[in-house]
Amino acid sequence: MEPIVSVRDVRRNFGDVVALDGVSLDVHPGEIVGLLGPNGAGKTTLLSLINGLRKPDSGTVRLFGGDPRKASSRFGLGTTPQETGLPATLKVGEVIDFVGGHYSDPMGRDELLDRFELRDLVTRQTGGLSGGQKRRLAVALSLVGRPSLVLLDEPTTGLDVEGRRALWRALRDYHAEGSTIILTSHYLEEVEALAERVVVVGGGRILADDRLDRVLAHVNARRVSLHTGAAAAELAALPTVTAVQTDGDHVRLLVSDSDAFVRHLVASGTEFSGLEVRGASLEEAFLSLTGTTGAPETEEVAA
Ligand SMILES: Nc1ncnc2c1ncn2[C@@H]1O[C@H](COP(=O)(O)OP(=O)(O)OP(=O)(O)O)[C@@H](O)[C@H]1O
Repeated sequence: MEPIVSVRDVRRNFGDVVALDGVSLDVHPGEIVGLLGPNGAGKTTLLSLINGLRKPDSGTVRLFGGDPRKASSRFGLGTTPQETGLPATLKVGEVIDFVGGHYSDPMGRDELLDRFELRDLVTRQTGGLSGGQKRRLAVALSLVGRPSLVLLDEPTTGLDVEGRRALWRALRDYHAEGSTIILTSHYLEEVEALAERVVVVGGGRILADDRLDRVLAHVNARRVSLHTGAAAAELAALPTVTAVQTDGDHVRLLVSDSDAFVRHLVASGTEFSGLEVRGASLEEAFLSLTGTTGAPETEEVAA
């Protein structure tokens, strides 16, 4: 099957800032892909290349097999950027009709309102909506043209729990009907709720691109810290260890099951002190994802 989106070795700078540094990504019809990464990672820039708003300095981007800079390539695309403006004096229903007027077979007002649980707001002027209500409407509008590909940049920022869940339900349902969705998020929870495939972006590069369950296995990792004279290789051989860093006698490990690790550490007779166990941060999980699979990584850290 041909990819809907094909990004090949793309670089994009803004002055001295390297926003994307050799990114390649294929997205196939029916996928729902979460782009996850910290501020400034390059997610929005990647979306702007896919939707044709910007062009890469080098590399290629194809959308539905064509150049995304050409309007004809964007025919099946629906998108909601990070920030949107709505005409303040129009009512919600009027905005939906107005946007729908640009498409040959738009989603009807009622259908859209029902999908996004916005029916109560139909006669309200958009200028009087709360920030969260505006955001829900803005995301809803990306579906008016019944797009086969939807690009959403941080769709639920500013939404309360119920608003977020309503939006997730709407997107999941739309995806189940056969569409492809690419969304960015800072929130692991959001990606977990929606995406089947997770692309971790950091520093303009793709750090990981894998099934959600495999990414989560890393996020469930625990960080263990202890002081010991034992060799790093000995510790790396203990069960569930995925990464080892040493700094003199201070050793930090990423483990997937801290209980099992500690049991085996004690049973091995290794002398240690100052044992601490805590959840690995997302950043650590991302870093562990970049390591080679199989044998744990061992790294000496300069004191
Ligand atoms: N128009 C621009 N001019 C200058 N620098 C830019 C521009 N757009 C993006 N950048 C820089 O490129 C890098 C990537 O930014 P980008 O917006 O793609 O990141 P992001 O992952 O979407 O971040 P966020 O999660 O904060 O939205 C950042 O360092 C950003 O400051």
